[in-house]
Amino acid sequence: MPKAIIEVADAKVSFGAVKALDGVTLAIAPGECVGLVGHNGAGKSTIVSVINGGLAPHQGSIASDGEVLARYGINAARSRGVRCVFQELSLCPNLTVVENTRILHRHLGGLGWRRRAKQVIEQSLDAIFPGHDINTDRTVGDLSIAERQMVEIAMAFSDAGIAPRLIILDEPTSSLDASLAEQMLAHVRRFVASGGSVILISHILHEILTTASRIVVMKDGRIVAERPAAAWTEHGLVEAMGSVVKGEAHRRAMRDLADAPVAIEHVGRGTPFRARRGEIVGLAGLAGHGQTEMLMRLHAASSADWLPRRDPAVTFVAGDRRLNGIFELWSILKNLSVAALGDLAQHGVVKGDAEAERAGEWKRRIEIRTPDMASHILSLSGGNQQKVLFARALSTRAPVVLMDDPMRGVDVGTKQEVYEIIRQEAARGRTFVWYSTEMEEVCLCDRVYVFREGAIAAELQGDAVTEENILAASFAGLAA
Ligand SMILES: Nc1ncnc2c1ncn2[C@@H]1O[C@H](COP(=O)(O)OP(=O)(O)OP(=O)(O)O)[C@@H](O)[C@H]1O
Repeated sequence: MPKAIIEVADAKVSFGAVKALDGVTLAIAPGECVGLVGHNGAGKSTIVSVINGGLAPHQGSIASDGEVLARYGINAARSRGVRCVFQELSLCPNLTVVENTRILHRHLGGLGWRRRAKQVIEQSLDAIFPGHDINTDRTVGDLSIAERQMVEIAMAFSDAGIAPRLIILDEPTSSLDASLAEQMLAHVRRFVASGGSVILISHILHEILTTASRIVVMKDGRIVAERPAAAWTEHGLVEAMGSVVKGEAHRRAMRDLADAPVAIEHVGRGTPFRARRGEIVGLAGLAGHGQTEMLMRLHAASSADWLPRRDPAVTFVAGDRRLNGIFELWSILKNLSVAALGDLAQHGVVKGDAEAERAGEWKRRIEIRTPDMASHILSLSGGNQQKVLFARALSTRAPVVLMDDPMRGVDVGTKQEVYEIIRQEAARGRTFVWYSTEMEEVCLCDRVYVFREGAIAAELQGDAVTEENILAASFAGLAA
């Protein structure tokens, strides 16, 4: 049996009253891909931080290649070939891709470093995402979230001296469309087949089932199950995570909304966009082909600014939560209520009990996991932050909800709750415009616009909303 690259034994980590890790033991051997799954707040990112050397456990030990390490930190992890792609992307936004590469690989310095760094990152991008068109001289802040995610992944796999041995991917495909995600997963399989190791965290269970060799399930800071991937089914994983399996998640209610009044529209180049009252309209296609821009245009056309109003015409759920979703210095409560202050105020003063009551309702409804809504928003796990953004939008009275891939990082159980809420709200007449990179979500929509090169390439409805039709329209612009 080869020695584990990293072995964490009985790790405990607490944040105040929250036991983020409650005695976790996990070893990763060379040549295996460990799938790590669990509900939002189960402790996945925390164990990743321990393995990556970013967080010292309050109790427990860490060993590498059979040697127990008295001191372990980010530098020790890096020198042992441990790399991590974080859920919250970590590149410097004001630097170019090449400059960011130079920061990661410190010894690339000296005369000609730009050329060397460019070669390193482009080689890795070409290997993982053949056919990509990312210009590595561009500033990272100007890239789309999908492109940034691709660069982060390529950076982790890049080799410039210290070869990567263990790569931790924390929800690496959350912003990638199906074809980019498949390219990345194929690369993971190749890397593992050549002796590398990967920890793959994802809420998209079929990715884990088709890529991991072993799957570990976490719940409330503990490992509750661990088996070879072949011994798991999607149903079994959901149950082990503590969620109820609901069969109707994939069902799309067939509704005829042709006579409903138009709630929001945009007429521009190509097919006009139109969404009717009570309709759930999906925006699909390859990532970065104009879906987010369409949402922004729809928002701008209905609201002159982004200020909260008592009767807003539209509300928006941001997908890039760190960039334009959460207020990082505010509490969970303030982040949730900010869009509906008009409803919660009397004579210009926000009523604290009404605000707390509404927040409490949403905390229960979509299970925002925190002991106290007055805690800082950054004390929440990524998926729980995303739930707050969703609750913020839905708690307004806006008749139109624009959603920019809003389920990034949300766990399976909560997604099912959210799908049900969307269906109920739509039945009451609310309109949803939903950009999603997940096929399962696109299939929940009444009607779907497929985007290609900034414009609508096809419109699909009813049984025509299939993965094959969406892919055909995404690549060739074929109308179904
Ligand atoms: N800096 C912090 N301060 C306070 N609590 C924290 C902090 N970081 C994490 N926690 C808490 O620790 C627990 C575990 O969080 P962690 O981010 O590891 O969950 P996760 O399994 O990665 O969830 P997700 O699927 O949403 O990413 C959560 O309850 C979270 O609220």
